[in-house]
Amino acid sequence: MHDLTSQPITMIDSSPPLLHHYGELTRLPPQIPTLECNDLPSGGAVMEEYCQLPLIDLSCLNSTNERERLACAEAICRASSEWGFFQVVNHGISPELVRNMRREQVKLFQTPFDKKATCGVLNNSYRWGTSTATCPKQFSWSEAFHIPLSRVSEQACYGEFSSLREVMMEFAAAMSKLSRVLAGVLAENLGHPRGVFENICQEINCFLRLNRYPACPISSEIFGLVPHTDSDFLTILSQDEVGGLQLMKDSKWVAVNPNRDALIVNVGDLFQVWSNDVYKSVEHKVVANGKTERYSIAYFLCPSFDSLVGSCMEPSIYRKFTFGEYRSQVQEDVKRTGRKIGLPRFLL
Ligand SMILES: C=C1C[C@]23C[C@@]1(O)CC[C@H]2[C@@]12CC[C@H](O)[C@@](C)(C(=O)O1)[C@H]2[C@@H]3C(=O)O
Ligand SMILES: O=C(O)CCC(=O)C(=O)O
Ligand SMILES: [Fe+2]
Repeated sequence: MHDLTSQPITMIDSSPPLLHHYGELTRLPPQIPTLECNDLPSGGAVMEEYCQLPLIDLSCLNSTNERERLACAEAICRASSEWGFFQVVNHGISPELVRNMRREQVKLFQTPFDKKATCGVLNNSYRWGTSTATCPKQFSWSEAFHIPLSRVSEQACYGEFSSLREVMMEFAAAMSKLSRVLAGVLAENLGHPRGVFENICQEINCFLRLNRYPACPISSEIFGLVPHTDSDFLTILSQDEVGGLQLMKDSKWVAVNPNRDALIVNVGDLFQVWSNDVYKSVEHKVVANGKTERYSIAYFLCPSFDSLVGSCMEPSIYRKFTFGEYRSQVQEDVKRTGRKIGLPRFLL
């Protein structure tokens, strides 16, 4: 990648070339022609409001008081229908474990770019930017390890990052447990057994996504992560104190203020299908930050690629499809159009 800057800058070699080489917004790397996009991914909604996402105290789920337990479950289900997002405190994941995971995440991303991109660590799960983008609005100013948890216990996956293995196993297990409790509450509300997702979503089919959003000095218009919905059942997100996550609510972008004690939960596309639109998979994005890098970790509750996904009630809004078919369709659409189309592709 040749130097895109018009003035020499100190090479910080842990960031991908584009994310620390920068010129005018229109000078994207050679492989990305700078075509203008007409349609903003989110239909041009630009308003931004600061309002508090529903904040739910999960200790109430274990209350000896039946009314308190029911009220907590009801708040989870209402937020999943009305917001598609909520925050949880007293979730059972220790601040120490979150701190240890963040420390390992920072260490991992500080590896020189060339090594991250070629060493194949963590199942060769390293990605950066958006190779299919044909204009700035389709580009994500971020890098990530999108780690399949199928081999999370295998030392060989960690290369020289041996200290990462134990922390990641503990963190993934804690996020897995929490995601299944929440999915169980949502399933039970629709008249299904609380344990239904134990069979649908085996731990080996789930993913942990480590995100890093380098400071972006070229424009406040650039996305850290483009507007999207998550291609899973449920996502649990741990974000640092920098902020930048926004979700769509009533055609307005709403910022999610960082809360060090909270984890963010959002419904994914597959839960919207399974619930026949009772629960909503809501568009969200990350705005880039001009001065400060940002880190987040997302746990994705997913079925196996050959799992058939369909509505749990009739008449079904969506046709049945496998998770593998869904992932392929998303990737094909992103390649062809620069954007994820997702569920509209699968309406009956
Ligand atoms: C949950 C996810 C869906 C996504 C990959 C990810 O793990 C996180 C980012 C999502 C995103 C956003 C932009 C694009 O629409 C997309 C195809 C991508 O490359 O990253 C989607 C991914 C997806 O839906 O597969
Ligand atoms: O980093 C964030 O706040 C959001 C990340 C996200 O949406 C994702 O990884 O799917
Ligand atoms: Fe997401």
